[in-house]
Amino acid sequence: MEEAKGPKQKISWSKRVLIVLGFLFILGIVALITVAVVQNKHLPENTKYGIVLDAGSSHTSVYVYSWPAEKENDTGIVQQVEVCKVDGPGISSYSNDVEKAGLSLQNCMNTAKKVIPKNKHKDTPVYLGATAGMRLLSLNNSEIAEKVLLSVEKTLRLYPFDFQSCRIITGQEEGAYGWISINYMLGNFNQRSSWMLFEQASVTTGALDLGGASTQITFVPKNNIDESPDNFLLFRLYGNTYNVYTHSFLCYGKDQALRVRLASDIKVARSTTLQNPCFNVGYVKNISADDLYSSPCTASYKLFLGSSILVTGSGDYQQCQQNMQDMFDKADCFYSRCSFNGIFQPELSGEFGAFSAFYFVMNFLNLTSGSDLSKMKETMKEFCSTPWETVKENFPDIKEKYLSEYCFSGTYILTLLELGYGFNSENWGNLYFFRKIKGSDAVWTLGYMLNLTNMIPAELPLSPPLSHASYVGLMVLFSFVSASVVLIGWLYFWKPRCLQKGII
Ligand SMILES: Nc1ncnc2c1ncn2[C@@H]1O[C@H](COP(=O)(O)OP(=O)(O)O)[C@@H](O)[C@H]1O
Ligand SMILES: [Ca+2]
Repeated sequence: MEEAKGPKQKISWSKRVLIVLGFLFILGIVALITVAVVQNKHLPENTKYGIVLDAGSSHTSVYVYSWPAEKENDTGIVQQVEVCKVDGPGISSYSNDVEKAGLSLQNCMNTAKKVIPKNKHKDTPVYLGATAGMRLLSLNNSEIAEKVLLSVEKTLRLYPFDFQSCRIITGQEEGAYGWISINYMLGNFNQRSSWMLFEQASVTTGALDLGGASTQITFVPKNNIDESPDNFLLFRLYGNTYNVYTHSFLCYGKDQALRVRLASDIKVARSTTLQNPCFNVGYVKNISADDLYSSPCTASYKLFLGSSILVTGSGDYQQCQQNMQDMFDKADCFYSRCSFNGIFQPELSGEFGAFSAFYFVMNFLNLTSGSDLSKMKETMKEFCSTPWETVKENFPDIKEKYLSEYCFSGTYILTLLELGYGFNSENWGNLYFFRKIKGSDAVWTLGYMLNLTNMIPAELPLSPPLSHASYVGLMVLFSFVSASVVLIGWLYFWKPRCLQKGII
């Protein structure tokens, strides 16, 4: 039986065009999505590097920072990728053998060479900033200080990096760059306050840095102040203006402060044997008078040159604190308010981050978090009165130099903060002791590099740039919408007219 053959169904022209258009439309979308997916691979990130050497009074550290080149002007983008502690003392201790100052940096510079990819070496800037140890050496003998700097520069120039500078930074710079570093890392410059009708600078954290030879206090005071302009620096960062108060006290780092204390006590006692309440009972130390008086901080106390001085500890926190109070002279203030020694200081305001030796000492004493002023005093009392033999037994892994000085250093920090700067039981809670912020050390070097590489813009970019992914996504969306509009237009407007006119 033959299969009945119906009339051959004819596909109309309009349907054919529609099918072809639909096919092309789907093909277009598939092509666009494919492009979007393929193109949305992260472009190989162009990472930049920078090296800053912190030539401190007690030692030098080499910091290696890195950041994605295309986000250079964002805040919080620079990361510390390496820190290398140079063996031996700070560069200012090489005044008798200046060549060794440069040589001492070699190990850490070799480490930096390994950490930074070879193809980036020649574009990596290197900066060395020397702080209070070199400031003191320069005061003592500027020619030798110059030679030490030349020696380190010679070494740094031997490396394949882009050597930029090697200099002694001022105490103001040290304070200001420390403040920029911590606020950059904390993301405090992020706030887009310029969106408001009136401009209001974002809230920042004050910076307290304690070194071996100097100490810095830097913060934005509550009110605009027109006293002591030397203590103020004006910064325009990410569209905000900051009027920053800063002061650096030379000779008030904890190592120089101890020297001053001993030299002053020896002068009063007029003896080469000294009982000192800031060392634990049973602690005995011989110090060379020549060495003690070699610093400009102690030069005015010179006595018993050529002899050796015997110091024994009596472990009495209260006496230790009383003894050091005369280092903070509260008289003779020619401003509306002073910290000490006639230096202007506005009222403390906001939160403060205390780092470097503030952290090391407070960390050892277990006082970095959740402790108040009275707990700190209790802890100091207890620690100072512990016999030296017991202290050594309890902390066998801690360097004897640090361990023997924690009673002095803790008491000194307490006196500096309370008597010197004016912290008290009410605002103690605004004080935070830390070593690192989001993986990077709290140290002035980051702020120094950000400034020298012009990485902090004065103004906010007008509009944030579009990321690659958003760009591709928007392109797909735009094409999809355009294609749909064309299709709908054809179906509802052009097609009926064509049919009417018998074109299809
Ligand atoms: N673990 C630690 N315990 C106590 N003090 C420390 C520790 N590590 C470093 N320090 C001290 O921190 C201080 C760092 O000062 P430094 O940066 O070298 O000097 P400056 O900033 O005055 O040029 C020194 O007094 C050093 O002895
Ligand atoms: Ca320092």
